[in-house]
Order: sequence, then C-alpha cells, then structure tokens
Amino acid sequence: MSQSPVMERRSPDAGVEGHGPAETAFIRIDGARKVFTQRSGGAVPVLDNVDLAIAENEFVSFIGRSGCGKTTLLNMIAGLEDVSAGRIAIAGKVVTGPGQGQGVVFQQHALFPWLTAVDNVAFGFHKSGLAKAERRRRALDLLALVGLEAAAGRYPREMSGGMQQRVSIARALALDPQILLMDEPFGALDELTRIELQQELLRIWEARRKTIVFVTHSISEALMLSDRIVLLAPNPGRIKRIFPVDLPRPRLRTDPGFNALYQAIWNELST
Ligand SMILES: Nc1ncnc2c1ncn2[C@@H]1O[C@H](COP(=O)(O)OP(=O)(O)OP(=O)(O)O)[C@@H](O)[C@H]1O
Repeated sequence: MSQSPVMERRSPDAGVEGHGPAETAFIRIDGARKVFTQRSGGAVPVLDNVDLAIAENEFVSFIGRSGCGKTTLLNMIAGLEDVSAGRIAIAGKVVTGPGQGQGVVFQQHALFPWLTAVDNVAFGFHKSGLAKAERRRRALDLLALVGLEAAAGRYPREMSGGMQQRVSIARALALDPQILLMDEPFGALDELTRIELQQELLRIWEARRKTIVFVTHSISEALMLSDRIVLLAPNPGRIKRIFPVDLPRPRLRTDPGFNALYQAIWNELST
C-alpha cells in the first residue's frame, strides 16, 4: 500500500527540544517575552523567554494549563499582540503587526449571522479585488472542500456547531494563507463531530500544504493532529517540553505508542 503524503510527513526536528534547526525554520520565535500592563500600572509577565522554530508545512500544537499563555503566543505570531522583548519572524521577516500580506490567517469561530454560508466564505475574499461572481464561485469551491456545498444557502443559525466550524475553516482558507492559526477550534463540539473535523482538517492540511499552529486543551486531539506538541507551563508562561509525535497517520487511539505519549504528556502537565 502506498503511503499518503500525510503518512510520510515527519517532524522536521524530531528529538530536538527548543529550537528547530535554522534551515527549516519558517516561524521563528526568539526569546519572546510578553508583559501585560495593568490599569493599576503594575506589570504582569505572561510569557518569558520563549524560543521555538516551526518548519514550513509543520503541524504544531500548543497545550498547557489555563492561563499559561497559549492564546497570547498565537496572537503574537499573528501580530495581534506585540512582543515585549525578543522577536518573532515569519519567513525571515519580523512580525510587526497583523495582516502583513496573505501569509497568516487566524481562524475565527464567529460567523456573521446575517450572511449565508457561501457569503460568509466569500467575505474571506473581500480584500482580494476579485469580482463578486468570482468570489462566490471560489467560496463555493471552498465549501465543497469542507463538504458543505449543499449548505451554501444556510444561515449560521440553521447550521450545527460542526457545520459552522467547517464554514469558518473554509473562510480562513479563502486567501490561501501559508499559516493557519487555530485557537481551540473544536473545543465546543461533541466528541464525534470533533473527531470528524480533526480528520477533515488533516485532509485539508495534506491537500493544501499549510503550516498550522493549533491551541488545544485535549491531549488526544494534539496527538491525533500534530507533528510536534509544545507543552507550556504557567507563571510565567514558558515552554516546558516539546514532544515530537512520530506516529504514522492516520493515528489510532488504541496504538500503544499513542498511549505512551498520552501518558508522558499527562505526567508532564500534572507535575
Ligand atoms: N490583555 C490582557 N491584559 C492583561 N492580562 C492578560 C491579557 N490577556 C491575557 N492576559 C493574562 O495572560 C495570561 C495568559 O492568557 P492566555 O489567554 O494567553 O492563556 P491561555 O493559556 O490561552 O489560557 P486558556 O487555556 O484559559 O485559554 C492569563 O493570566 C491572562 O489572564
């Protein structure tokens, strides 16, 4: 049986903790620190000395206790939060703000309630300069990619949570970003829908060759999806350990290797 590209894909720096090798770094985080200033004038250190190199087309998940800075780190990669010290660069270019070209897209949960599925996706093209008919045609293609062409005319209130997530993923893909940032996208879904969407996301990742940075609270989800799992610890947020996941895809929860990694991550999280 021939292996799919996803099955052949390996962590580019398996076994290496902290930095990945410089030649494979696509997203490079060097000594990143984040301090939030409170209204009272006090300073709260949230992330301290984060070093991480993510390769092109890599699927990396952040996991860690609530408040350890996962969302803040994702926001910093997106340029939505500035870096108090250190730097973040994408393809060698330092991130100084959001929306630098089409490179990075933050998948947002919320759809516009007054727009149909196809119009929500077409909104992803609103800065593209394409004619309306072309935006609609491309939006329909993306809906087909996420298996929702039949629901093109539905409003968000007429769709399940899983369908809404699919629409939101299609919208995020509209500008064909190189990097997709996803913050607990499947957290609110029932277990079955969640597993379906994980499979869907892997299929899209394989077909479209994206670099994905994904935040989750679920060890199983991180193990199902990721090339590497970055475990953050709180107070202040920092990288505690990086787990390369060298299991072939599609992954099985019953695989002894899966269970061994699950246990190792669980132990690290709970100490
Ligand atoms: N704008 C802000 N001003 C001050 N503190 C903030 C701000 N945003 C986040 N924080 C604090 O920074 C810390 C990290 O928050 P963040 O949301 O990044 O954590 P998280 O790991 O994503 O948490 P969760 O798993 O609960 O989503 C928290 O203590 C939070 O209260």
